[in-house]
Amino acid sequence: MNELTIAMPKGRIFEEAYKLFVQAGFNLPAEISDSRKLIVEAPDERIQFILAKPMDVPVYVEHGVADIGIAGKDVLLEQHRDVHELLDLHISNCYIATAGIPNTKMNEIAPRVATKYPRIATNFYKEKGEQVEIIELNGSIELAPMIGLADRIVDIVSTGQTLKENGLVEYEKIVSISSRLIVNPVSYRVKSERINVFVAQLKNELNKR
Ligand SMILES: Nc1ncnc2c1ncn2[C@@H]1O[C@H](COP(=O)(O)OP(=O)(O)OP(=O)(O)O)[C@@H](O)[C@H]1O
Ligand SMILES: O=P(O)(O)OC[C@H]1O[C@H](OP(=O)(O)OP(=O)(O)O)[C@H](O)[C@@H]1O
Repeated sequence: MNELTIAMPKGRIFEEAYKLFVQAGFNLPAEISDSRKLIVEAPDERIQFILAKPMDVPVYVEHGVADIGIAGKDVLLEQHRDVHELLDLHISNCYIATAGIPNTKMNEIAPRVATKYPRIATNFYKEKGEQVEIIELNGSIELAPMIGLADRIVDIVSTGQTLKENGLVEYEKIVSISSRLIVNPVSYRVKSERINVFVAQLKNELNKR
Protein backbone atom coordinates (compact mmCIF):
# COMPACT_ATOMS: atom_id res chain seq x y z
CA MET A 1 0.00 0.00 0.00
CA ASN A 2 1.38 3.41 -0.97
CA GLU A 3 1.15 5.85 1.89
CA LEU A 4 2.04 8.96 -0.09
CA THR A 5 1.60 10.21 -3.63
CA ILE A 6 4.15 12.78 -4.75
CA ALA A 7 3.84 14.93 -7.88
CA MET A 8 7.29 15.42 -9.43
CA PRO A 9 7.84 18.03 -12.13
CA LYS A 10 9.36 16.79 -15.36
CA GLY A 11 12.04 18.96 -16.93
CA ARG A 12 14.87 20.81 -15.26
CA ILE A 13 13.63 20.57 -11.64
CA PHE A 14 13.38 16.79 -11.93
CA GLU A 15 17.14 16.25 -12.19
CA GLU A 16 17.91 18.20 -9.04
CA ALA A 17 14.92 16.87 -7.10
CA TYR A 18 15.86 13.28 -8.00
CA LYS A 19 19.41 13.85 -6.76
CA LEU A 20 18.08 15.39 -3.54
CA PHE A 21 15.82 12.39 -2.86
CA VAL A 22 18.60 9.88 -3.53
CA GLN A 23 21.08 11.76 -1.35
CA ALA A 24 18.45 11.98 1.39
CA GLY A 25 18.44 8.18 1.39
CA PHE A 26 15.21 7.40 -0.48
CA ASN A 27 15.38 4.23 -2.53
CA LEU A 28 13.93 5.22 -5.90
CA PRO A 29 13.46 2.79 -8.80
CA ALA A 30 15.55 3.44 -11.94
CA GLU A 31 12.43 3.65 -14.09
CA ILE A 32 11.56 7.03 -12.55
CA SER A 33 14.39 8.63 -14.53
CA ASP A 34 14.94 6.26 -17.44
CA SER A 35 11.46 5.37 -18.65
CA ARG A 36 8.44 7.18 -20.09
CA LYS A 37 6.18 5.93 -17.30
CA LEU A 38 4.09 8.66 -15.69
CA ILE A 39 3.25 6.76 -12.52
CA VAL A 40 6.11 5.04 -10.77
CA GLU A 41 6.02 3.12 -7.50
CA ALA A 42 8.85 3.20 -4.97
CA PRO A 43 7.78 0.12 -2.99
CA ASP A 44 10.56 0.33 -0.38
CA GLU A 45 9.38 3.81 0.52
CA ARG A 46 5.67 3.12 0.05
CA ILE A 47 5.56 6.18 -2.16
CA GLN A 48 3.93 6.60 -5.56
CA PHE A 49 5.38 9.25 -7.85
CA ILE A 50 3.42 10.94 -10.59
CA LEU A 51 5.38 12.82 -13.25
CA ALA A 52 3.71 16.06 -14.32
CA LYS A 53 4.40 19.28 -16.22
CA PRO A 54 5.93 21.80 -13.75
CA MET A 55 2.99 24.21 -14.12
CA ASP A 56 0.51 21.40 -13.37
CA VAL A 57 2.06 20.11 -10.11
CA PRO A 58 0.03 22.49 -7.87
CA VAL A 59 -3.16 21.41 -9.66
CA TYR A 60 -2.66 17.75 -8.69
CA VAL A 61 -1.80 18.76 -5.12
CA GLU A 62 -4.72 21.20 -4.76
CA HIS A 63 -7.14 18.51 -5.89
CA GLY A 64 -5.63 16.01 -3.46
CA VAL A 65 -4.73 13.36 -6.06
CA ALA A 66 -1.15 14.00 -4.95
CA ASP A 67 -0.46 14.60 -1.25
CA ILE A 68 2.81 16.38 -1.90
CA GLY A 69 4.45 18.08 -4.85
CA ILE A 70 7.53 19.98 -5.91
CA ALA A 71 6.90 23.32 -7.59
CA GLY A 72 8.88 26.41 -8.52
CA LYS A 73 8.07 29.50 -6.43
CA ASP A 74 7.34 31.22 -9.75
CA VAL A 75 4.47 28.81 -10.39
CA LEU A 76 3.15 29.24 -6.83
CA LEU A 77 3.23 33.06 -7.06
CA GLU A 78 1.52 32.94 -10.42
CA GLN A 79 -1.22 30.47 -9.55
CA HIS A 80 -2.21 31.12 -5.90
CA ARG A 81 -3.45 27.54 -5.41
CA ASP A 82 -4.87 26.23 -2.16
CA VAL A 83 -1.73 24.34 -1.08
CA HIS A 84 0.67 24.75 1.86
CA GLU A 85 4.33 25.46 1.26
CA LEU A 86 6.30 23.19 3.61
CA LEU A 87 9.93 23.53 2.67
CA ASP A 88 12.32 25.53 0.51
CA LEU A 89 14.34 22.85 -1.29
CA HIS A 90 16.94 25.38 -2.51
CA ILE A 91 17.08 23.74 -5.94
CA SER A 92 16.51 25.20 -9.43
CA ASN A 93 17.51 28.60 -8.13
CA CYS A 94 16.87 31.54 -10.40
CA TYR A 95 14.99 34.85 -10.30
CA ILE A 96 12.35 36.75 -12.18
CA ALA A 97 13.36 40.05 -13.75
CA THR A 98 12.32 42.61 -16.30
CA ALA A 99 14.52 42.85 -19.38
CA GLY A 100 14.62 44.48 -22.77
CA ILE A 101 16.77 46.04 -25.45
CA PRO A 102 19.66 48.09 -23.90
CA ASN A 103 19.16 51.83 -23.34
CA THR A 104 15.51 51.84 -24.26
CA LYS A 105 12.58 53.37 -22.40
CA MET A 106 9.14 51.86 -22.19
CA ASN A 107 6.80 53.21 -24.85
CA GLU A 108 4.91 56.10 -23.19
CA ILE A 109 1.64 55.29 -24.87
CA ALA A 110 0.47 51.71 -24.25
CA PRO A 111 3.73 50.05 -23.13
CA ARG A 112 3.70 46.30 -23.74
CA VAL A 113 5.20 43.58 -21.56
CA ALA A 114 5.55 39.97 -22.76
CA THR A 115 5.62 37.17 -20.20
CA LYS A 116 4.43 33.73 -19.20
CA TYR A 117 3.78 35.19 -15.73
CA PRO A 118 0.86 37.62 -16.26
CA ARG A 119 -0.05 37.85 -12.56
CA ILE A 120 3.51 38.48 -11.37
CA ALA A 121 4.07 41.05 -14.14
CA THR A 122 0.75 42.82 -13.51
CA ASN A 123 1.42 43.10 -9.76
CA PHE A 124 4.95 44.37 -10.34
CA TYR A 125 3.92 47.19 -12.69
CA LYS A 126 0.84 48.00 -10.59
CA GLU A 127 3.06 48.53 -7.53
CA LYS A 128 5.23 50.85 -9.61
CA GLY A 129 2.11 52.72 -10.67
CA GLU A 130 2.69 51.95 -14.34
CA GLN A 131 -0.09 50.84 -16.60
CA VAL A 132 1.04 48.23 -19.12
CA GLU A 133 -0.51 45.86 -21.60
CA ILE A 134 0.46 42.27 -20.80
CA ILE A 135 1.10 39.96 -23.75
CA GLU A 136 1.04 36.35 -22.61
CA LEU A 137 3.47 33.93 -24.27
CA ASN A 138 4.38 30.32 -23.44
CA GLY A 139 8.14 30.32 -24.09
CA SER A 140 11.02 31.97 -25.98
CA ILE A 141 9.92 35.16 -24.22
CA GLU A 142 13.17 36.90 -25.20
CA LEU A 143 11.95 37.03 -28.80
CA ALA A 144 9.27 39.60 -27.97
CA PRO A 145 11.41 42.76 -27.62
CA MET A 146 13.77 41.61 -30.39
CA ILE A 147 10.96 41.36 -32.90
CA GLY A 148 9.03 44.44 -31.74
CA LEU A 149 6.19 42.66 -29.97
CA ALA A 150 6.92 44.21 -26.56
CA ASP A 151 9.01 46.91 -24.81
CA ARG A 152 9.93 44.68 -21.90
CA ILE A 153 9.74 41.06 -20.81
CA VAL A 154 9.15 39.60 -17.37
CA ASP A 155 10.93 36.26 -17.29
CA ILE A 156 13.22 33.86 -15.45
CA VAL A 157 16.94 34.61 -15.38
CA SER A 158 19.44 32.02 -14.18
CA THR A 159 22.89 32.30 -15.76
CA GLY A 160 21.90 35.32 -17.87
CA GLN A 161 23.09 33.49 -20.99
CA THR A 162 19.78 33.71 -22.85
CA LEU A 163 19.57 37.49 -22.37
CA LYS A 164 23.22 37.97 -23.35
CA GLU A 165 23.10 35.81 -26.46
CA ASN A 166 20.05 37.72 -27.66
CA GLY A 167 21.46 41.20 -26.99
CA LEU A 168 19.08 41.98 -24.13
CA VAL A 169 19.75 43.46 -20.68
CA GLU A 170 18.15 43.04 -17.32
CA TYR A 171 16.38 46.13 -15.92
CA GLU A 172 14.78 45.20 -12.56
CA LYS A 173 14.96 42.13 -10.39
CA ILE A 174 11.48 41.20 -9.18
CA VAL A 175 11.81 38.11 -6.96
CA SER A 176 14.14 35.20 -6.14
CA ILE A 177 12.89 31.75 -7.11
CA SER A 178 13.64 28.23 -5.90
CA SER A 179 11.68 24.99 -5.79
CA ARG A 180 9.34 24.34 -2.87
CA LEU A 181 7.77 21.28 -1.30
CA ILE A 182 4.01 21.79 -1.25
CA VAL A 183 1.30 19.77 0.45
CA ASN A 184 -2.45 19.37 0.17
CA PRO A 185 -3.98 20.87 3.37
CA VAL A 186 -6.30 17.89 3.98
CA SER A 187 -3.51 15.33 3.39
CA TYR A 188 -1.39 17.26 5.85
CA ARG A 189 -4.06 16.91 8.51
CA VAL A 190 -4.89 13.27 7.82
CA LYS A 191 -1.33 12.03 7.17
CA SER A 192 0.61 14.50 9.32
CA GLU A 193 2.77 11.91 11.03
CA ARG A 194 3.84 10.23 7.78
CA ILE A 195 4.42 13.56 6.05
CA ASN A 196 6.48 14.92 8.95
CA VAL A 197 8.76 11.87 8.83
CA PHE A 198 9.18 12.37 5.08
CA VAL A 199 9.93 16.09 5.49
CA ALA A 200 12.42 15.44 8.33
CA GLN A 201 14.38 13.08 6.07
CA LEU A 202 14.62 15.74 3.36
CA LYS A 203 15.49 18.47 5.88
CA ASN A 204 18.30 16.34 7.24
CA GLU A 205 19.90 16.25 3.79
CA LEU A 206 19.26 19.96 3.15
CA ASN A 207 20.98 20.88 6.42
CA LYS A 208 24.13 19.07 5.23
CA ARG A 209 24.33 21.14 2.03
N1 LIG B 1 16.86 28.76 -16.50
C1 LIG B 1 16.43 28.27 -15.37
N2 LIG B 1 17.29 27.91 -14.42
C2 LIG B 1 16.88 27.39 -13.24
N3 LIG B 1 15.57 27.14 -12.96
C3 LIG B 1 14.68 27.46 -13.88
C4 LIG B 1 15.05 28.02 -15.12
N4 LIG B 1 13.95 28.18 -15.85
C5 LIG B 1 12.94 27.75 -15.08
N5 LIG B 1 13.37 27.33 -13.89
C6 LIG B 1 12.58 26.75 -12.77
O1 LIG B 1 12.24 25.45 -13.18
C7 LIG B 1 10.82 25.31 -13.31
C8 LIG B 1 10.50 24.39 -14.46
O2 LIG B 1 11.09 24.87 -15.62
P1 LIG B 1 11.07 24.02 -16.97
O3 LIG B 1 11.80 24.85 -17.98
O4 LIG B 1 11.51 22.63 -16.70
O5 LIG B 1 9.56 23.90 -17.28
P2 LIG B 1 8.54 24.80 -18.08
O6 LIG B 1 9.25 25.92 -18.76
O7 LIG B 1 7.40 25.17 -17.16
O8 LIG B 1 7.95 23.74 -19.06
P3 LIG B 1 8.35 23.35 -20.52
O9 LIG B 1 9.71 23.98 -20.82
O10 LIG B 1 8.39 21.85 -20.43
O11 LIG B 1 7.23 23.90 -21.32
C9 LIG B 1 10.28 26.73 -13.37
O12 LIG B 1 8.97 26.79 -12.86
C10 LIG B 1 11.28 27.50 -12.52
O13 LIG B 1 10.96 27.39 -11.14
O1 LIG C 1 19.50 32.87 -17.64
P1 LIG C 1 19.50 31.54 -18.37
O2 LIG C 1 20.38 30.53 -17.68
O3 LIG C 1 19.82 31.68 -19.81
O4 LIG C 1 18.03 30.93 -18.22
C1 LIG C 1 16.91 31.70 -18.53
C2 LIG C 1 16.04 31.07 -19.57
O5 LIG C 1 15.57 29.79 -19.06
C3 LIG C 1 14.14 29.76 -19.23
O6 LIG C 1 13.79 29.33 -20.50
P2 LIG C 1 13.60 27.79 -20.91
O7 LIG C 1 14.92 27.16 -21.13
O8 LIG C 1 12.70 27.13 -19.91
O9 LIG C 1 12.88 27.91 -22.29
P3 LIG C 1 11.49 28.59 -22.71
O10 LIG C 1 11.92 29.75 -23.54
O11 LIG C 1 10.80 27.54 -23.48
O12 LIG C 1 10.73 29.01 -21.47
C4 LIG C 1 13.74 31.23 -19.10
O13 LIG C 1 12.45 31.45 -19.65
C5 LIG C 1 14.84 31.94 -19.83
O14 LIG C 1 14.59 32.02 -21.21
